[in-house]
Amino acid sequence: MAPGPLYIGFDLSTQQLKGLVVSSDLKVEYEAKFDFDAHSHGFDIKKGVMTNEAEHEVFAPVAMWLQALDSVLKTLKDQGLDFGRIRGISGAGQQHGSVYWSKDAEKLLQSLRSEKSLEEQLADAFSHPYSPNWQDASTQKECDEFDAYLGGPEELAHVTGSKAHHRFTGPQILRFHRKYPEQYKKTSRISLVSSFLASLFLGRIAPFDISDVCGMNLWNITAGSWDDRLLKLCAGQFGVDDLKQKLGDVPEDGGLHLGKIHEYFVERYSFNPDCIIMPSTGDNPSTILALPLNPSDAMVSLGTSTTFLMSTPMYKPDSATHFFNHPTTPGLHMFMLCYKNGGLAREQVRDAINKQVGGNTAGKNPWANFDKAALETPAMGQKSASDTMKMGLFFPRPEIIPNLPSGQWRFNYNPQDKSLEETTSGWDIPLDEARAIVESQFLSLRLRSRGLTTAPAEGLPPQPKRVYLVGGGSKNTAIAKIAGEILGGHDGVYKLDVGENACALGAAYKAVWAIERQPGQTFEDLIGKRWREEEFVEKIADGYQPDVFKKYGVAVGGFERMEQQILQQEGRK
Ligand SMILES: Nc1ncnc2c1ncn2[C@@H]1O[C@H](COP(=O)(O)OP(=O)(O)O)[C@@H](O)[C@H]1O
Ligand SMILES: O=C(CO)[C@@H](O)[C@H](O)COP(=O)(O)O
Repeated sequence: MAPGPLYIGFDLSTQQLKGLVVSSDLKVEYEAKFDFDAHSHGFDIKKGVMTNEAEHEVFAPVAMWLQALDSVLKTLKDQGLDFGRIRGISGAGQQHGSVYWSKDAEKLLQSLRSEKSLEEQLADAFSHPYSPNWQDASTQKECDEFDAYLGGPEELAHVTGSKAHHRFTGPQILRFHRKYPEQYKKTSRISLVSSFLASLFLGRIAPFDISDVCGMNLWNITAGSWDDRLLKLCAGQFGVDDLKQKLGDVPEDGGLHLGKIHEYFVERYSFNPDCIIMPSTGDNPSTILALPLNPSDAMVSLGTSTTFLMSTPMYKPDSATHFFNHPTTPGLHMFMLCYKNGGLAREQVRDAINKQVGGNTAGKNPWANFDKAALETPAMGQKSASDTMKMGLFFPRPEIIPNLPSGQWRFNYNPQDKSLEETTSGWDIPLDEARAIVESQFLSLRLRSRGLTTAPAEGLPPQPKRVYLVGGGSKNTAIAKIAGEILGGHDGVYKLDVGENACALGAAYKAVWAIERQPGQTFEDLIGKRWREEEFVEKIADGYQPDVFKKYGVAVGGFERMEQQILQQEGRK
């Protein structure tokens, strides 16, 4: 019997590019990864990005991603992947980042030759060599303008799914042409990281994806079109028509067949010339496609950022959260919370603990000491019920939720008289911080998602039915245990067997659906029918435990007050 078709999903995230290959029955056949810090050459990056502290800029060199793509494809070839079997490709990109193509871009993309690398041939395809990164915080002025333009942040959130955020592409484009007017004039098209990836495979500029376009503060979600008022603000002196031309159209179907793969890939890697390219989406929308997610379930992605994701028929935008179009299914939305201080903030505490207790020698799990400290510390650092609760915020980078500058704040909260004191009295630093930072991150999720969760059974408090952990941190069972204690999760806390590769997996599943769907068949239906629960997910921690869930419910009250106090102290309220 001839071997069946295969599908590739890519994940172009902050710290790496991953490629993952699945068969029609959703089995993972190959995986490859290019870690930007470890494997790229010629770029002065740290954790995948460059920074200009003076202007709060964070950006990534686009050429590094070209290097990464050729390298991942070569790795897959070396692993023995028969590219002739690949019928479809889809991808995912870190959200909001923009790529500025030069006037020569289309010509250079079309005329790619297989003897040379993408990096060598596309050096002149960009009017600006860098892509603003989602961690960038340089656009406060532009965000204020966006928030004010339609009458306030709530109104902007109502129209676009989110209030203005530093990283969102509209404010970024506005700042870009203010800072680099000449480069902007020389820009023929603007891509998101996701559509940039699809463009490479197509050999021409690909359109934006219907979900990822919601991360720009420019797309009117209910109208299903660009919002001309916001385009006018964003385009400034260069005018709406010019900006519309740079942005292009946005197809509604996330499974649309954009076209066949460019010859470059056929000749260099022996792809099947009939391989079809689908829109690439954002890394978070792609992550919710890694399983047939129920509206009652929640996903937490523990990557560089921490994100909390739900698939929901509701559209209830407000200025503290994000709503996006669902990447495959009209009528559904993705609800998201996004924190800048996720993995890297936890790593700082981990490193401080390793420095104090030692034992972080090569080959050992660098998280062992962190995990031990987190598990040995009682919930909220309360050794007895009469103790105060220890809580804090740990933000090495300026944070999105809540909107605070970088800093660390530690408090003791007395749940009896509800008093709150900023102090480190009674704290054993850094050991107590292992549990405190994880608790802080998950208490914030519980606080902000409570309006969307419902009771999973009669007599139970609202909570997700299941909590799925994905991303690099999902390997960590100490974090999983605390996640279950705080968020609940009636059925428990699960991780996908592909763990940190859920985003690339979701992209690969999208390609399977786009090629193999029957007319009108939804993503959930197709993937649901092929999904093998017992093989694909693993329960890694208990979810709802009444006593500790209640205790954290009390802590949420103190946590909310602590945030408000810090916001006031920092002049943010
Ligand atoms: N065992 C672990 N425990 C906790 N965090 C981990 C562990 N292993 C990896 N990580 C975290 O995973 C992060 C990378 O996650 P990943 O989802 O691959 O990143 P991204 O998609 O943002 O590039 C790292 O910053 C690291 O802190
Ligand atoms: O800005 C956001 C979402 O709004 C981030 O979640 C980025 O999409 C980057 O994600 P990771 O690299 O952490 O996966």
